Amino acid sequence: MVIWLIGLSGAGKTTVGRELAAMWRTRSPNVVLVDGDEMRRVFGLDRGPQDYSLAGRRANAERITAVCEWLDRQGMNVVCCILSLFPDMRAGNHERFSRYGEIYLRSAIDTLRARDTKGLYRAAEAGTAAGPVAGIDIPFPEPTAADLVIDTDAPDASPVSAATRIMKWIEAAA
Ligand SMILES: Nc1ncnc2c1ncn2[C@@H]1O[C@H](COP(=O)(O)OS(=O)(=O)O)[C@@H](OP(=O)(O)O)[C@H]1O
Ligand SMILES: Nc1ncnc2c1ncn2[C@@H]1O[C@H](COP(=O)(O)OP(=O)(O)O)[C@@H](O)[C@H]1O
Repeated sequence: MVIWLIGLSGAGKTTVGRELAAMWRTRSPNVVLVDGDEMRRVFGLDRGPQDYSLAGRRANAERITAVCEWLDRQGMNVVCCILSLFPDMRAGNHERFSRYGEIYLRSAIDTLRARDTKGLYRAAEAGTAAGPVAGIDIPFPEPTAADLVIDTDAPDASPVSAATRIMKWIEAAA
């Protein structure tokens, strides 16, 4: 099974993804975490504006999708943390993977600006980001067919409660 954790930068994809992978590994040994941010480093696609153009992002998303497919074919369970700007790619995942779960980690842009763990939103405002920032300079088409929508800025939200909800969904879908 392949689970995509989708959301804007700072929504909690990496934080929740790590929790979920740790939780899932207590039930199944074959769990791999594929983080968009890390994959950019692995493929050397974190070097400049060309990597954050729309064409660069699509190429990056296609590579990450191919990695997920490759792992899925080998019987691995994949947690993929990906910003995911392209609705056509999300839709294709239903045919592409053996099983696909789409989880939207939603958070108001004001909360994300306040968190700004990577300084990306400050850089967008200052005009110093290495290319457009999703949610500010380019639109983020919200998922319309997510299996779960989790508000990570709700007063009672926590990474563990998000991972627990997703784990329950996985167990019900398996
Ligand atoms: N403009 C700009 N400048 C510098 N860095 C940026 C920029 N936009 C995105 N990022 C970083 O790219 C990460 C998102 O990569 P993804 O492969 O998940 O998605 S996408 O390609 O942006 O659609 C994203 O990681 P997350 O914060 O985990 O979402 C950022 O670290
Ligand atoms: N309910 C929550 N779920 C996930 N992250 C949260 C939550 N509340 C606060 N955070 C914080 O928000 C930040 C999310 O950053 P990160 O996981 O790197 O997001 P992303 O991978 O989507 O860019 C972390 O500093 C995390 O501690």
